[in-house]
Amino acid sequence: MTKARTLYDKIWDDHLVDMQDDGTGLLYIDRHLVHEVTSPQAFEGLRMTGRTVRQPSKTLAVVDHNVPTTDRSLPNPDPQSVTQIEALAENTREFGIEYYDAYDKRQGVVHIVGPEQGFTLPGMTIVCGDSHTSTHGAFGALAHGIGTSEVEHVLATQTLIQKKAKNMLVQVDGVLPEGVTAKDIILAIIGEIGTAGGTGYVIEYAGEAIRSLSMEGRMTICNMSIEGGARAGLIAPDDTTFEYIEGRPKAPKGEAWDMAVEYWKSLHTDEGAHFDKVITLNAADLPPIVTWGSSPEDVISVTGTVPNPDDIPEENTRKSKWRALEYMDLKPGTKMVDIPVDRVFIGSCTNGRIEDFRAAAEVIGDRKVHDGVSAMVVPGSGLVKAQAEAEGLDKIFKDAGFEWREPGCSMCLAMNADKLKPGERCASTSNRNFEGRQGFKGRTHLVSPAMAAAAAIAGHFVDIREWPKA
Ligand SMILES: CC(C)[C@H](C(=O)O)[C@@H](O)C(=O)O
Ligand code: SF4
Repeated sequence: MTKARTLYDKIWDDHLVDMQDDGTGLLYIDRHLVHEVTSPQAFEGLRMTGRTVRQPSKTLAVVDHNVPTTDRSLPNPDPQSVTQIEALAENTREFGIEYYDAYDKRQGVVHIVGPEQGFTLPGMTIVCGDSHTSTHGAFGALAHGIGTSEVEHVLATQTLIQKKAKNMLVQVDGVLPEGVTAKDIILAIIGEIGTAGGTGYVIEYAGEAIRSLSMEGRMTICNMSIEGGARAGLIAPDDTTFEYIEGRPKAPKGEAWDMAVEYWKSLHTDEGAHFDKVITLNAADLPPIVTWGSSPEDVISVTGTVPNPDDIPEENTRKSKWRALEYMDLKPGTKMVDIPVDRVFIGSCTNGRIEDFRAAAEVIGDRKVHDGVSAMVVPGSGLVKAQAEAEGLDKIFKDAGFEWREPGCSMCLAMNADKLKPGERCASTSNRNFEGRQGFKGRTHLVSPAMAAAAAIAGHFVDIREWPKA
């Protein structure tokens, strides 16, 4: 009898080209995504050694991190960004790689673009010089971030040197309550395991609550696997996955489609397969979550209060959480719903997809952004933007007083002009809240799109479960 294998084991086995005695493997890479920040030195490395890109058709490049999100018919005000964008255009031209520039309708955050184009498919190995490549695991693909020297290695060889990780299962049973979303599930998981909890593991997410999620929600979950310490997250593909992929520009067609689906159906963990670590959660118990500190593990229910670090027995953790509170300018015992916000950011590869914008727009209805709050919506891609506009969501946002921007990473990491000012407090749908992430001395609270939209209207955090329907 063959050994029962996890989904991760299966994808690993299917891509293993070579295995050394010390456990170092060589994996074949099916898809390589490239953006402007982590690729320049990799291309330079190829150039210096006279090598070419081994399989240009398996590589797709897009500009996202530092593009301006304002009117792109105007000159880009940031010279460094201009240089980086020009380098990507030049590199992709020279090495024969498909490239979506800032004027291409398909341009957007790399992790939103890959799935949209059907470039991301189940069972594949997918890499990108970007930690949130874990997003693509939502399709049952083994997807993770790599460093710039590895980007060069993959460009040159279409393979990656890799040691096998351990298997972790995160089982989320039950049904999500109204107002609680995929974002709250993943924040709760990170709160439970901590930011180092997934270190050395590939996480497979399973259970009724995961199965019930749309592809958008599954991407939100897998996206933040990296914040839980894991390099990759996986969700077994099913009909929801196949429906999302069918008809996408780069998805297989006709007979190839049928064959692909047949193979994809085998991509699930076998009964009795071994997991090195198992975590279980019940979705029915989850509240809407807000982070209070400067780590994604600093989570609390919106109905809760800012925790008191003095309750933490371990000294270093206690000190670091006190420091986080100081940075965030918060006092223990403050009710989360009493915390006012200055800025709201709805976007990023975590929550910049159409479903996220529908949820936010529904919360807004015909209400207005609170006086003194500055709020923006940044579509994850040009296609998300077009879809939202076709549905009239942009109008809801603009009428309410939100800025409606061009696609890109934007204030998720503040590599362009979209930044918090020192001391500003932001309700953000992104994935990272460390010091300075959204701008020097900026303060970030991670939340779901519905919670961010409600905070924009109310001027402070609110329990979305009690939000009156528009
Ligand atoms: C710029 C890039 C390397 C980085 C990452 O790897 O994640 C960015 O996307 C981020 O979210 O911090
Ligand atoms: S949207 Fe944010 S997390 Fe995603 S790739 Fe861009 S900077 Fe990284």
